[in-house]
Order: sequence, then C-alpha cells, then structure tokens
Amino acid sequence: MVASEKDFENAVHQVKLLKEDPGNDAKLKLYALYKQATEGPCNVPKPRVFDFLGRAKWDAWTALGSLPKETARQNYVDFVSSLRPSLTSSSGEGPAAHRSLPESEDVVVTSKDSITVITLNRPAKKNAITYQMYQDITLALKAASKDNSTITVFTGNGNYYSSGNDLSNFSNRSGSLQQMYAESALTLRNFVDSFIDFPKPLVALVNGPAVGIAVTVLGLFDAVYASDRATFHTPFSSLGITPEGCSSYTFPKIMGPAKAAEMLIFGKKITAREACAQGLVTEVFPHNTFQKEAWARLTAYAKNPPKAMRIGKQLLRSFGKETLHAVNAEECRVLQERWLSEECVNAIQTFFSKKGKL
Ligand SMILES: CCCCCCCCCC/C=C\CC(=O)SCCNC(=O)CCNC(=O)[C@H](O)C(C)(C)COP(=O)(O)OP(=O)(O)OC[C@H]1O[C@@H](n2cnc3c(N)ncnc32)[C@H](O)[C@@H]1OP(=O)(O)O
Repeated sequence: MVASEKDFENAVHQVKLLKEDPGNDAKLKLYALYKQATEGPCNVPKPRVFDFLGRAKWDAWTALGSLPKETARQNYVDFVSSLRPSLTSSSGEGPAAHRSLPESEDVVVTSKDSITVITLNRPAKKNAITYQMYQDITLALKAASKDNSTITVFTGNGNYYSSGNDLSNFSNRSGSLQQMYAESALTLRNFVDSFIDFPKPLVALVNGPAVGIAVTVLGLFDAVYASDRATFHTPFSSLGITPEGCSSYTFPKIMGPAKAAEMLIFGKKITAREACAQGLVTEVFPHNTFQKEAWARLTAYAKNPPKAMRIGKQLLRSFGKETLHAVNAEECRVLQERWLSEECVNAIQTFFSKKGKL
C-alpha cells in the first residue's frame, strides 16, 4: 500500500501535535523523509563544517540518495505511526495508526513467563535474514518495547542461530540499483536503530553458528548466552563489504581494537568460548543442556522488578546512544557505496554461481 497525499499531510499534522520531544534522531529522520518526500533527492550544498545541525540534517537527507518521493512519503507515514504513543489523543487516526506485526512465518514472536521471544524461523536457509525479515524484526522489537514483558529474547530455530543477511536480498528486488540500495540502507538503519533504542533487557540465545549481521548486533544486547556449538563469523571483507550493526564502534570497545580487527577486517571465525573470553558472549553452555540452563536463568531474571531493570539498562546504555546512532548512520552510508562495488558484486555472484561457502 502506498501512502496518499492525504495520509502524508495527516502525518505531518500529527508531528506538529507531538506531546513529547521524540529525540534528535527521530527528528532528523522526520526531517530527511519530509524533504525527500516533498523536494526529492538532496541537491543543496553541504553546510559549512561548524554548522553542526545543518550538517546533520544535510547528512540525513543525503543518506536517502535517490529514494523515490512516494517511498519517502510512505516511510514518513510509517515512522510517524511508530511514534504514536507520544502523540496527542486529539491528533486523529492516521491510516497506519494501529499497524501491528504482520503475520510472518520467518520471524515468530511468542511469549513465555513474562519474556517475549523473537525466533528467526527459516531453518532450511540457516535463518538467513530476508529484506522482509529486517522489517518484521524492527516491528517485533517496537511491539516488544511496549508489551508487558520484562525481558526480550532473540534466538534461531534449527542448527543455526543465523547465517546473516540473505544474499539473495541483492538480486530479488525490483527498481533501479540506486533506489534499491537507498531503500536497503534506510531499512538497515531502522533495523539497527531498533536495537540501539530497545528499552528493556535484550538477551540473545545463540543456539548455533552466527554470521554477519547476526553477530554484529550482539554488541547491542545486554546478555549473550551461547551453545558451545555456536561460532561467530563476520566475513565482510571477503564479501567486499564493511561492518554494520554498530560493530565498528562496539567491538573495539568490547574486545579491544586488535581482536575486533581480526574479526571485522580479516574475517576470523571464533568459537563460543573465544567469544566469551573476548567479552562478546556472556556465558557458554554445553549444547545438550543449553536450552534448559539458559531458560532457567532467564525465567529467574524475568522475576526481577521490571521498572528497576529498565531504568538500570537506561543508566548503562543511554549515555552512548547518540554515538551509536551516528555510527549506525555512517556504517549504512558506507555500506550503500560498497554494495555497488565490483568486489561486492563479484562476491555475491560467486556465492550463487558456485554456491560458494564462507
Ligand atoms: C541490497 C542489499 C539488501 C540488504 C538488505 C538490508 C541490509 C543488510 C545489510 C547487511 C549486509 C551484510 C551483513 C552480513 O550478514 S554478511 C554475511 C552474509 N552471509 C553469508 O555470507 C553466509 C552465506 N552462507 C554460507 O556460507 C553457507 O550457507 C553456510 C552459512 C556456511 C552454511 O553452509 P552449509 O553447507 O551448512 O549449508 P548450505 O547448504 O550452504 O545452506 C542451506 C541453504 O541455505 C542457503 N543459505 C545459507 N545462508 C544463506 C545466506 N546468507 N543467504 C542466502 N542463502 C543462504 C544456502 O544457499 C542453501 O540453500 P539451498 O538449499 O541450496 O537452496
């Protein structure tokens, strides 16, 4: 469904009625999408170096590349709808006001003992994340942030946690390359933002090997429990691409720059025990008892007073948030360029022509 002019105007009106400040990142996103929807791609000169606000706005608008006006309009309407809890009740009902998680077989959301569980459910494809799944996960996190659960858990179905980005995302979509990559960068940015902004304790149960973006976002989780069959692999350079998920910032902080470089630049695959020694994983359990032990732990933790846990998380995380959003924006901008590079195009072709393995 494409948002009409009326939907767009309605959303612009709703923004004016916001009761609370939605924060700088949300305001930048709204600004960029509004400009793109009304004026098209940014072609104004870059503001001078000390005009920080002007630059941030220019960067946000420019990052949308050649995203079509209609798509920007739709994204604006969707984004405003995701801000609804802070809108005034007299603002009127926008078309997407009650949008909830679409029925999805590949991303399953369940609830257990006050814990919301988001399960990647494409075991035949090693839980590779499709374009649709990025959007479903983003919506699932938004919903979990508002539901009555105390903890949110991420896991995979089958013998893999996730093989990362589904490489057919590069070929399965319509439209010009420029348009597709601009949309993808925005989708990725929203996806990672939803981890950065997640307000409750977020725990990963890494049931098997994890690859690419499934590894990088772990730096944004509050605890990572892993089976001893899990491995952690970010083969970005061999795919001609660059790190995302804020890992270019979180990994050096977590494990030190040298170990981070081995993983993110040289693509070294590490075991669960190595990842634990380096601080990326909280604790490793034998595969046979992994589910039982991890769930016993989670069920006990979920009985803690929820507000205290939420506020505790805020204290631990909120000071670095601005930086994380800036890192995310920059990683997405760089990736958007890399996707067009010969190195990346060749690597994806190799995967599908020879069914090449990591
Ligand atoms: C324009 C871009 C749009 C992007 C949209 C949003 C932005 C995303 C940004 C993030 C970008 C990249 C970050 C990353 O995640 S990089 C890492 C990408 N992942 C890989 O390179 C892994 C590739 N897979 C493999 O090397 C192997 O499959 C494996 C994981 C080592 C498992 O090997 P296996 O022998 O045990 O199993 P296999 O037979 O290969 O797999 C079973 C079937 O699953 C398919 N499959 C597995 N992983 C992927 C994948 N990542 N993408 C697509 N398909 C995958 C595999 O092809 C098999 O399929 P089939 O049975 O042959 O049909």
